Amino acid sequence: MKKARLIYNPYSGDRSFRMRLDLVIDKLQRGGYEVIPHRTMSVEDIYLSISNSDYCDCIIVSGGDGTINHVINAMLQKDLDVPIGIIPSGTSNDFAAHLNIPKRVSHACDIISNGNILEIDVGKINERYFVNVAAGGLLTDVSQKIDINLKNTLGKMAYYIKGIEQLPNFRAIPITIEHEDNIINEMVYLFVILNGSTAGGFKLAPDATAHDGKLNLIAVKSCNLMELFNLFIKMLKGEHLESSNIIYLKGEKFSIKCNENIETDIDGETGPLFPLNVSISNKKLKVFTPINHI
Ligand SMILES: Nc1ncnc2c1ncn2[C@@H]1O[C@H](COP(=O)(O)OP(=O)(O)OP(=O)(O)O)[C@@H](O)[C@H]1O
Repeated sequence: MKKARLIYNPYSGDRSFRMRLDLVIDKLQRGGYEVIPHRTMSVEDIYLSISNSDYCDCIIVSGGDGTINHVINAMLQKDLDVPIGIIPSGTSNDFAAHLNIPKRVSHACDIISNGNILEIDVGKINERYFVNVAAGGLLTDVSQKIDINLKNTLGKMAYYIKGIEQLPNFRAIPITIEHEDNIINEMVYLFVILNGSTAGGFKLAPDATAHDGKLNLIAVKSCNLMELFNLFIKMLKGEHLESSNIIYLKGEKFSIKCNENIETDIDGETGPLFPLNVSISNKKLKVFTPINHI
């Protein structure tokens, strides 16, 4: 039997994964896997678990984007080159949604058992990897600042409430983006660099795929409230990228500088400080995905 390390974060999403553990083991065993579970007690535990998984044929992660982020960082640090299965059990699960991996636990297990593998790209920002998004500025650190109990109870709604709470303090930040031979100096409210297509449930880069060897940089320029509101409406319709208040760049490398002490975010976790050197590694990871993925 093939061996599968199952790493699960008991605090992801509404904390209900533990109630489904028996179902998961049953489904995966029937799919040909001996399951070796690891309930993480902390983020450090994720790194420890991967260090002890050399003998495994695949890594299965149950959690949201933050947990997936630590698992892939640990795997890439250790050069552990085995496929990853995802059982989405976080709050937003943007990356799993991008890969069409269903939230329903039994269906997610079927995808792992079916064994269809997609090679996906991974973003790198300074020394850390990200699978879905790296970001900075207004609203981008909502998931870091949120109270874990509120998130467990209210789910995605907690992100929106925290976001509205932050609005009175919003201001533009001066950034310099270097991309290919261009240098852009601009005041922006926020920037996101996407490998996937969605962040916080919003489809920000509708055409992005995580296996095209490209990252998508989207920044919202400083503008008045009316323009910002119109931009939000356009975003809901997927038409925001054409707006003159948006910087939209597609590429393999970006460098971003900012003289202010602004926090950054990668996959919902605390990111590195400026300056940021962002790049993409094409087809760096193998992930079990549905046949009709993206
Ligand atoms: N026992 C634990 N093991 C791992 N991470 C933990 C643990 N307890 C709390 N955490 C925190 O959980 C966060 C990751 O949560 P995760 O992203 O999996 O779920 P989520 O935030 O509910 O979902 P999403 O990111 O999709 O919105 C990390 O920031 C980490 O600090």
